[in-house]
Amino acid sequence: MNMKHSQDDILVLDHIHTFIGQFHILEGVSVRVPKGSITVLLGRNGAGKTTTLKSILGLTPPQEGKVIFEGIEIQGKRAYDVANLGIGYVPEHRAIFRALSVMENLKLAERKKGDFDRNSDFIFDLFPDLKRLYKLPGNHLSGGQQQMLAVARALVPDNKLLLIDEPSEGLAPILIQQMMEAIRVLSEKTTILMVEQNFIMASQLAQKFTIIDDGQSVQEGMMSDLVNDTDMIHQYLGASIKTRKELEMEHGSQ
Ligand SMILES: Nc1ncnc2c1ncn2[C@@H]1O[C@H](COP(=O)(O)OP(=O)(O)OP(=O)(O)O)[C@@H](O)[C@H]1O
Repeated sequence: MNMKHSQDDILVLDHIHTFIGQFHILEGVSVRVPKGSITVLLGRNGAGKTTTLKSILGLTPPQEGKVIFEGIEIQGKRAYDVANLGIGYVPEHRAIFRALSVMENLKLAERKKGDFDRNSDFIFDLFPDLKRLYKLPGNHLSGGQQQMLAVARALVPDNKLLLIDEPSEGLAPILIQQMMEAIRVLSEKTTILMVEQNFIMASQLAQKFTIIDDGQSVQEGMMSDLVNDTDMIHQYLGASIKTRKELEMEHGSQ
């Protein structure tokens, strides 16, 4: 894939290769994330999207290639140091502490003292349910509320870039709408790189896409072009696309 770097890119991945154990999982992934944008990583199950996010974060460090954040190479840094640069992460599968209260979950997400107090108004405006459920343990929350809490935890420290893995996973359509609205508001203050299998959500939110196929980035461009490119959608996304009808069948009339 031809990479054109621009001063306006907050993050650039330049041909990264990542191994997990002896498995060569990423075999040349290049991604550009323009500052202020929502960029989405698309691709079939197992293509390497989550591994790409973890490679940025230093959780599965790339052995080759460059990860450039705000013009500085960060590949090889420890995950803790990458986070401290202002890169937040919402992992998939509603990563919260289920035995702890909403309040404790949010407080524990502080990177430095006072983070929560500074951003609590913004977080509770975005997710009013969490304010109401403040004292309840995570395991008393519905799946959708747990997902909101997982996103909210990433908003406690100030971040310049947020990596969000499958925010719509398992959410009923009405909650998908709420999550989309929250991500839209969030994108006004933070650049977002997300993985999203729900193509409708991805196409309505993101300005830019990169397609990852079998461990390689194979296409990138504007989402407005991709939605009209049925051939590309079928070639690379095929079964990974969930249409509106499929989502309604999955979630019934909730
Ligand atoms: N810890 C691991 N050990 C071995 N293989 C792994 C490990 N983690 C991921 N993989 C493999 O790496 C490949 C990419 O996985 P990854 O989770 O990045 O894909 P993905 O595009 O995010 O897919 P999904 O949408 O299913 O989450 C898959 O083939 C997966 O089986």
